[in-house]
Amino acid sequence: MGIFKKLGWFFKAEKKRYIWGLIFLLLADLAGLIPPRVIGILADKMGNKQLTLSLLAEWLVLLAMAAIIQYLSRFGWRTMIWGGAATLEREMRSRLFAFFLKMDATFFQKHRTGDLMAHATNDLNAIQNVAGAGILTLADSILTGSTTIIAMLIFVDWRLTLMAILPMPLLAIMARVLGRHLHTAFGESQAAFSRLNDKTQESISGIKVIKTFGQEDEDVADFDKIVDKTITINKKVYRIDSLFDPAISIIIGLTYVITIIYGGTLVVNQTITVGQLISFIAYIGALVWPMFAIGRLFNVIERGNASYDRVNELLSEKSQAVAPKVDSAPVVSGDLDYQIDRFSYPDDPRPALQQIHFKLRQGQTLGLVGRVGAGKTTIMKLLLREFDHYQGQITIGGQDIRDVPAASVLGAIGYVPQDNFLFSTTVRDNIRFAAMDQDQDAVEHAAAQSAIHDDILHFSQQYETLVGEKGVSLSGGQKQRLAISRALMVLPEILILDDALSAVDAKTEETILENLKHDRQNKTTIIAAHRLSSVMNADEILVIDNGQITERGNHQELLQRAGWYAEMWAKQQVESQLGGEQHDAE
Ligand SMILES: Nc1ncnc2c1ncn2[C@@H]1O[C@H](COP(=O)(O)OP(=O)(O)OP(=O)(O)O)[C@@H](O)[C@H]1O
Repeated sequence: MGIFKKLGWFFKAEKKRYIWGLIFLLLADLAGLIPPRVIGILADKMGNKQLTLSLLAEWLVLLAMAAIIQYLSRFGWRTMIWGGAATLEREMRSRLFAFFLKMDATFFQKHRTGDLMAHATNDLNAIQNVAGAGILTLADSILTGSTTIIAMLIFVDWRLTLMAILPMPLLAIMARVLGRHLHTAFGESQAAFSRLNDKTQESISGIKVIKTFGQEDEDVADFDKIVDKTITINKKVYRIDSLFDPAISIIIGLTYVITIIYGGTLVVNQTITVGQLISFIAYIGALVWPMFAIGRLFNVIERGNASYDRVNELLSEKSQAVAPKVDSAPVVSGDLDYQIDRFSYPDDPRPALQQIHFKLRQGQTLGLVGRVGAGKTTIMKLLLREFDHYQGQITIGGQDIRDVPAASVLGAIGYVPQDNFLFSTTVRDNIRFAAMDQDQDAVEHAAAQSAIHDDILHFSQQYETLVGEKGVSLSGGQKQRLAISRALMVLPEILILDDALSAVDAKTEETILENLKHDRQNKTTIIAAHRLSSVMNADEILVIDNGQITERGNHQELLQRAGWYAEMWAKQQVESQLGGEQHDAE
């Protein structure tokens, strides 16, 4: 029953709705007491040959009224209680979604997508069920149970009633013992569902890779293993759950046996009439549902309880982002001073960055080059506030970026990541994703700057063309250029291109860089690239290796240094000439 306490905040807020729900429920239950009594009275009247047509009509009117009251009050409680469940669902869903969007990179590194989706679907459904079916079965079993017992006491006989309810404490004992086991089993079951969800999500996302490498059978086998495990855990839940219903049937059976033996004796002794015994047996019939409801109730509340604990555990996780000292949203602009002594990823104590120190005056361009896995993206991640825990500091315009809200820092940055994500909407809305108020001219300007405008004009519905899962598939280069337009739309103080030109040809790359230079005077740009021509015009170029700066300077200085940069430059020049010659020969 702990879940009702845990959801106390909700029931308190929705007090009125639930009080009305319970009043309607009580009315329905009271109206439900009338028919058994009427049947008993009519049986006695028939036995005594006192039943006349007008008397029968009077009792039938009473039965009809009871039916109407039941109909209306059932409508009332359904609206109130199911409405309450929907309100809780909405509240919990918004809370969880807002929480997901608030969390930082560390959180998403720790929790996998499928697991988070399971929390947002299965767990929330289970919690919502507590506020609907849970409350209903609890209240209904208590109300129907107690009103029926009171009716038995008043209309029939107190001794018979006491004897008949004698087996009922067994139900409470059993519910207590099994409830404890159910809680643990449900926790395991929900966690197993998370793993299953995770596997499904990963396989569907990675379907192209699975098929290309012909790994379908292996993946199906992997999936089957997880399904088998989940089924084994769920079977345990069903086993515990199945112990309830047969036990309830036994208790009900015992009640009937006692009633027939003891009630029969009371009729023979003329303590009660036959009609009273008939009413009593009908009342026991009315008790069957509340007793089974208690079995259901334990299922609903223990499932909800386990899910509530899982969701709460998630919600109690704190973002690792440093709390800002400035509450308002300050303008973030000016020179960039990047002074990182050391940074390690949360799950890896080895340093990912060491002694990365550089200054970039507003309007300058920085180039980051180096082998794969050297640390170029990591340098950008710190600027993007993905991780706040490092030795050293990064300032923009003299202000430590951790002192201001992350949203202010990110508002000043236009970021084009290595892997682009396009939303399932139009080309236009993908471009103006972060600047929805911008008009068509601004969208077309950003598209022209990133050399994608002409491609878009060739799409079937131009800027209205749908992209993403349901729309056209764009080439890698088109996706990259669309992502650059999206970043340019926000007119960022700092533009970060993380290997964002890798899939476009050298000539298009040159056009885009030329456009940026012309359009972004006084605005800072950081370009990470493998193709050195992308950074050759940068004010400063850093060569990164193993998380450290190994060479630095402008293009000419680095060529003179005759290190990694000069070597790579010479190699790439030869490759591009060979590529050009091959192209000419074709
Ligand atoms: N989230 C993470 N957790 C732990 N280690 C990470 C994480 N992201 C990257 N790394 C590690 O940090 C190192 C630097 O990675 P990073 O992505 O910064 O390299 P990069 O220079 O951008 O490479 P590329 O040119 O391939 O994009 C790598 O060894 C990588 O394995």
